[in-house]
Amino acid sequence: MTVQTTRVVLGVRRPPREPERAYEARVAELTGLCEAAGATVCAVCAQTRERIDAALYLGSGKIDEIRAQVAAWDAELVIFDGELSPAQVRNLENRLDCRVLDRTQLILDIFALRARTREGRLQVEIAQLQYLLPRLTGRGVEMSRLGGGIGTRGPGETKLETDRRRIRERIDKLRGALADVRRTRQVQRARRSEAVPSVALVGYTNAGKTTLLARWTADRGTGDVQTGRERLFDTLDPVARRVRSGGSGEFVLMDTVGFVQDLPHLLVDAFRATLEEVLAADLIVHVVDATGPVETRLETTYRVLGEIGALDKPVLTWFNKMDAARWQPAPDPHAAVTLYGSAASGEGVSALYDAVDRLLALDPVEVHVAGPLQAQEIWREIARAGAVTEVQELGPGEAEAVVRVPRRWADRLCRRIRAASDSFRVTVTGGVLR
Ligand SMILES: Nc1nc2c(ncn2[C@@H]2O[C@H](COP(=O)(O)OP(=O)(O)OP(=O)(O)O)[C@@H](O)[C@H]2O)c(=O)[nH]1
Ligand SMILES: [Mg+2]
Repeated sequence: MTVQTTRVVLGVRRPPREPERAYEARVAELTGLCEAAGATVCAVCAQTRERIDAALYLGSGKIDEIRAQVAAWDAELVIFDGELSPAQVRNLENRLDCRVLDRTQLILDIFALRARTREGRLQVEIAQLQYLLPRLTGRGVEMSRLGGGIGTRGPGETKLETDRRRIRERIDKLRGALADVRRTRQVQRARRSEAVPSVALVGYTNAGKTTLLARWTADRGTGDVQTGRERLFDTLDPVARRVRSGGSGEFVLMDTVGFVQDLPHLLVDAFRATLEEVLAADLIVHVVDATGPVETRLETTYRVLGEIGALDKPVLTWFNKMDAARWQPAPDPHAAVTLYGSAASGEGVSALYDAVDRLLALDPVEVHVAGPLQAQEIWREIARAGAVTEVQELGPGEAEAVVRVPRRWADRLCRRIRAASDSFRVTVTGGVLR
């Protein structure tokens, strides 16, 4: 992937009573978003003001300052932390003599760059077109002057030059294609969930979800997964991996797209399918960067989970990056279990694996079975269910065996044995209660 480095000046409005820490987190996030899109932030121009200026977003004097910064750094782009109206973009581009983007366009651009699956690409294109549609009047034709680089990926210039009707038709067509892709995906998901439970890794962007998934699969799974690049939004489409539990069961571990504060509504809609995976999960592992502003991020995650109707799922909160954290955050009150560690160093991960096994009822229990040897079909079923650890002859034609199975499946095994024959005796021991 070729990433162009674009020089950027940021324009930020500070509401008068915004705490210093919240402001800093906002600028850090915007800077991270720029980096994720392959841009470098040269200067940040902030202005404290109550209201947004109808014509220029910020005050006229501040815009002059931004213009000076653009000249000083030879910047190619000015990005405003907010949503700009089409008129504001027009006025600002005239005043600054430079391309202007808002936060939504920046995020759309990153999504366009990262989308890997067909579904992801369709979603991004729909969101981009929806964003463009109301902005195409008047200055629409001038869109063609936007050269390569950030803010121009996705629907190509030729598409931008078409009229609104053709864009609407295109959106309809994309929606149809997306519906097809989703149907197929639901079938696949239903097939998968019959057999194995699933866990969704969710959390704020850059928390370390993909790094954790990579470690988990290296320790307990098969297959590979990309990670380790310092980019926000590195994961746009859910990635699912099969992982073994410490018992003899397995489950599906899913990566998801990271949340951001104030994700533009257009994007929440467009990326619902990646979050739909969360709805199919038996357990949510909430990954939180322990070095960041923990409280606001917990809030963001639970708000988004609420929006998609996933708040009833059991949650395990994993405070990540403890290798770099200066203190240990308090346990998450929403979570069934809170654990601390580092996906990068591996500290604490085995406690995490064990806790997930327990919450999924995949921790091993021992099923003791005694019955007639001649019931071969039943003994074969027992052998298939798990690892047989002890076999012993009880008397003539009778045997006893111990089989280790995930707790989740123990009940079903017992029921099947009892239903098949009443000369079998079955008891379950071991397992850790939740
Ligand atoms: N110090 C430290 N850094 C970590 C740890 N885990 C992940 N990182 C780093 O944090 C950055 C983000 O990690 P990712 O795994 O890509 O984060 P993510 O949650 O998947 O991010 P999105 O896909 O954007 O939502 C990378 O640079 C990782 O190397 C950790 O335990 N400690
Ligand atoms: Mg990721």
